[in-house]
Amino acid sequence: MAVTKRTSSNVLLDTALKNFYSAAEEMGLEEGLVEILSRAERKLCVSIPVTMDDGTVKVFDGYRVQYSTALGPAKGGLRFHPDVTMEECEALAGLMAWKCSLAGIPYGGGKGGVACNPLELSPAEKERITRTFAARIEPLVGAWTDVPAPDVNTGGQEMVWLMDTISKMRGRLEPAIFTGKPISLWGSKGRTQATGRGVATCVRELLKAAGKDVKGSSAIVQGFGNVGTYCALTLVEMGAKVVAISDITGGYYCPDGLDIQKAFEYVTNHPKHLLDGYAQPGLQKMAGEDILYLAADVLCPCALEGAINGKNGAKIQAKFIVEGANGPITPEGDAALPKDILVVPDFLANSGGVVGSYFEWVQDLGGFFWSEEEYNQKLLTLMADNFWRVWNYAKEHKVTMRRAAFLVAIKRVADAVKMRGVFL
Ligand SMILES: NC(=O)C1=CN([C@@H]2O[C@H](COP(=O)(O)OP(=O)(O)OC[C@H]3O[C@@H](n4cnc5c(N)ncnc54)[C@H](O)[C@@H]3O)[C@@H](O)[C@H]2O)C=CC1
Ligand SMILES: O=C(O)CCC(=O)C(=O)O
Repeated sequence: MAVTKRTSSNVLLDTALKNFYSAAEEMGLEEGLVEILSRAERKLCVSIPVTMDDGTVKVFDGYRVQYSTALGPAKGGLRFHPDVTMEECEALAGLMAWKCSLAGIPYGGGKGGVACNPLELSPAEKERITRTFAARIEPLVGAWTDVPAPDVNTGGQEMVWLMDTISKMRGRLEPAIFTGKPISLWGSKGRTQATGRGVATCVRELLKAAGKDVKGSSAIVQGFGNVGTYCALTLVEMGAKVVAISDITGGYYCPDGLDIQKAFEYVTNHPKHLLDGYAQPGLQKMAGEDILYLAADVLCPCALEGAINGKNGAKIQAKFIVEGANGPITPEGDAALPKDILVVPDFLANSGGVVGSYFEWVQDLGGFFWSEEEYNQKLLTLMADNFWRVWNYAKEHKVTMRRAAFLVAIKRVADAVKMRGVFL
């Protein structure tokens, strides 16, 4: 009996499924496992009624998907964005399953979010949405069942509201259910910076693998939020020149190198954490998309999915792409890229975030906290080791790094499913 392949009108889910099926075929994965691993284990859709500041009631849609728990509790972020759908969450939850597997940490994959526009919400409205969402997904979350974390438009404050609501509902403190919390409330030193630092570490190792030095190289960073800012700051610390950055307000280009520390301070103090109005000598403002097509050694797409696609892939001039965002290149984009471009795939490059979350969870469970030096040393060693594991596998099997990462990751999850006998 041949497998009936799932498809989706959601680009991200369709991409995730295509990548999974073609890797599964290449590794000769047995049909039963293909069927199991091409579906999420559990999908929860909730409605979130909220009284807005003007007294009206609005109902938002929220989601939490547990794609796989074969290797451990479901793990992955919560996104607040108008485009959040069940399909998007399923795709991102699947990616989390492969990410945790590839990183060698004891987690499955999950993802969730709320379809809302945080730019249009007051802090009080955001708090009410977050707390009601927490109450509605309460049956799923737990330190040994499902451990959410920040993603697009969520951060430490949202994690505290979530933790506090669940703790009140259960009548006991539940710090290990959410990661990405502030340091003062059971968070970990280093977690905020972890994803971006990990992306920059992959840039450094990739350049090393190609016989080049990160020092003196030039980089473009798309998206100037959590991942993009710390990626850019770390690249500068490593001696690279960041020539262009962008966010939803547009592109900011300076051929001699941007003052990333200054731009970081600007967005930190901006009421909506945006680059709008940022200025420095030699700065050229341009359309956000156009920074993708500038000449530079490395391009780090750290915004949203689908940034590089069949329509614009051929225009990329950078020689190396390190994917900070989840799914920034569609399969059509991959095919359209100039042939000599090397790509480090998302679920390797941005795994510093979930590895950092794992360290936070370990500290919360033990109630004993590490120094930032210890955290970074463990994180960056693991990131570099994982980079080389995938690089060497790709060379040995003559495949792209994306395909190599899928083959390694799927095998670990499939072996766990087989050993646990989940499909009796
Ligand atoms: N925060 C984390 O620890 C992790 C995040 N990721 C992924 O990284 C990506 C970014 O996440 P965060 O930095 O956490 O989100 P964020 O909300 O902190 O920042 C997103 C940034 O992208 C910008 N942006 C959105 N659309 C854009 C566009 N069309 N062009 C240019 N900029 C645009 C926003 O203005 C903002 O600066 C997402 O794909 C997320 O899933 C992956 C691993 C971990
Ligand atoms: O820190 C985590 O648990 C997950 C972060 C995340 O959502 C991701 O890696 O895409």
